[in-house]
Amino acid sequence: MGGGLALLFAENGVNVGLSDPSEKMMDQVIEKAENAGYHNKIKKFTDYGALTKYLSKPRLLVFSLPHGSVGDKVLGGLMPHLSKGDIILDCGNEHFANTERRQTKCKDTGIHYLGVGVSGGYQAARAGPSICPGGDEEALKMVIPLLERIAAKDKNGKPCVGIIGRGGAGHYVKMIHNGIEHGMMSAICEAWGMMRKLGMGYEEIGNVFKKWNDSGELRGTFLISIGADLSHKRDSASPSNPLVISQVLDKVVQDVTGEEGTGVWSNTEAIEQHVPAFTLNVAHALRLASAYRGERVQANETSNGGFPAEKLQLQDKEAFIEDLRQATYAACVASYIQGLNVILRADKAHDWNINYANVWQIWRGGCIIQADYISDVLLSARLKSRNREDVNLLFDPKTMEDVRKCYPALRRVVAKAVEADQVAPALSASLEYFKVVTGTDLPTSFYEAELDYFGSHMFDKKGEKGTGAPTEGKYHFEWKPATSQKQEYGKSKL
Ligand SMILES: NC(=O)C1=CN([C@@H]2O[C@H](COP(=O)(O)OP(=O)(O)OC[C@H]3O[C@@H](n4cnc5c(N)ncnc54)[C@H](OP(=O)(O)O)[C@@H]3O)[C@@H](O)[C@H]2O)C=CC1
Ligand SMILES: O=C(CO)[C@H](O)[C@H](O)COP(=O)(O)O
Repeated sequence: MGGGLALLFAENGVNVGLSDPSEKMMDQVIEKAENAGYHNKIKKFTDYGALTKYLSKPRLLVFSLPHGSVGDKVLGGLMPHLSKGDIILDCGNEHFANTERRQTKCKDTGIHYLGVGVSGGYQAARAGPSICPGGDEEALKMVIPLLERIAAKDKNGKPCVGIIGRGGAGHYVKMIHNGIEHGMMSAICEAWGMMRKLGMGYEEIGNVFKKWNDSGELRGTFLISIGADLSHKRDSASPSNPLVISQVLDKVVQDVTGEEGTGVWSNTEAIEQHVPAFTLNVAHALRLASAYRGERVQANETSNGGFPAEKLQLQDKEAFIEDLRQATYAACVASYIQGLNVILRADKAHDWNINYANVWQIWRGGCIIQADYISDVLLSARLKSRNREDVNLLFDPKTMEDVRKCYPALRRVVAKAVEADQVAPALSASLEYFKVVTGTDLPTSFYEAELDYFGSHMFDKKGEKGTGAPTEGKYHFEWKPATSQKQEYGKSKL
């Protein structure tokens, strides 16, 4: 990522001082810059003193580092060489609490530390990413013109960058972007898995994804478009020239290795903010289960072969593929709703003053969750208003009209998945999500009664006004009076 960003800045006329523990890596980046004609635009530095002397003041420093202690170490090493007015853009996927801690550390020195989420993968780092900056407004205003130059552009040519909010808001919104990404990826891979069990070939599925990406509610969805593309890629270095996808093992590990943090943090945050995020939680659980392949093999053997998916028996394959498309769309919408609701709660809790119009703009192009229909038709009207009350798409008539339209297809797909032991956690969770969050007669009446029975946790009564808020109920019923140990067990047992 860092190398791509360095080349992108150089391409935009910026003189770049590069610093990395590996000189070889720096030499490679410089060679690429030279080959691209950006002569002497990138210079390498092996110590921070020389680097900071090279940079003109106020200095602009861009971090592209692994999350956690590395950022602290690099910041600590740089700080003695920096001065008031210098600006640091932390372009990694850092935890927002680390960002805010570093902002506090820098505050008295006049150095600005900005949390700048960057999305679109390493290709976008080179070609122009979606950029999600947060922090001190004065410093943000200084860097926005440069960021606008390097950012991805939406289809109207407008840069996919904008001030997100105070403190760690930029990194927070990027973290939730990744949570939404995981919900969408889970639904898409589940649909892919079902098409495989329909007996479809990899390239045939790629062609279906291409159609989905070309028109309808999944049009312009980056993750679908790369799915279409990757389905046709062959490894020409291998003698049998196989499709690469046919060789990829079913293992997603970066939550477990800690290589990336956003999968864990986005789910932790959904729980911390008390937001029901069925799709995101379950998508994460699928990643976790997939990571431990060895344990899955062991459990498979222990259970005499596990519960492998059967071939899907269908009357009408084309109709089922259309159901899959609608179900995938519904799960993508569920992911967006859940993610936005986490952001909304956190925004209120931290008072970040998030600019939702800018959140909309940065998700319009260049990022992994880019989904043109969702952006143009669902998010546009709601987020552009910048009104917090509009952010919850469960209250948006157009979103809910779409959900209602796709719900039967989602239900048919989940029912088929259950029938044939297909893996469909995010699709199933999305079905449950819509059922539950719009439900007005949940079985939690019984749950609440049991809680009151054993814990005197109180309940509200049906038919009373003013019971919509998540506040403790007013009633306790003495379901079973507490009795002494003697009364409970009888003398003989004591
Ligand atoms: N990969 C992606 O698609 C995306 C990644 N990101 C985020 O961008 C950041 C970078 O990602 P990525 O490029 O994939 O990760 P890499 O691990 O490839 O790059 C991290 C860089 O940090 C350097 N580094 C490690 N430790 C130190 C240290 N102590 N001091 C100075 N530099 C150090 C590494 O140096 P070296 O290895 O040379 O020793 C390497 O150049 C991460 O926060 C990631 O979450 C964001 C969006 C997309
Ligand atoms: O931030 C990203 C995209 O938005 C990076 O690609 C990141 O490496 C994805 O990893 P994870 O699936 O663990 O979030």
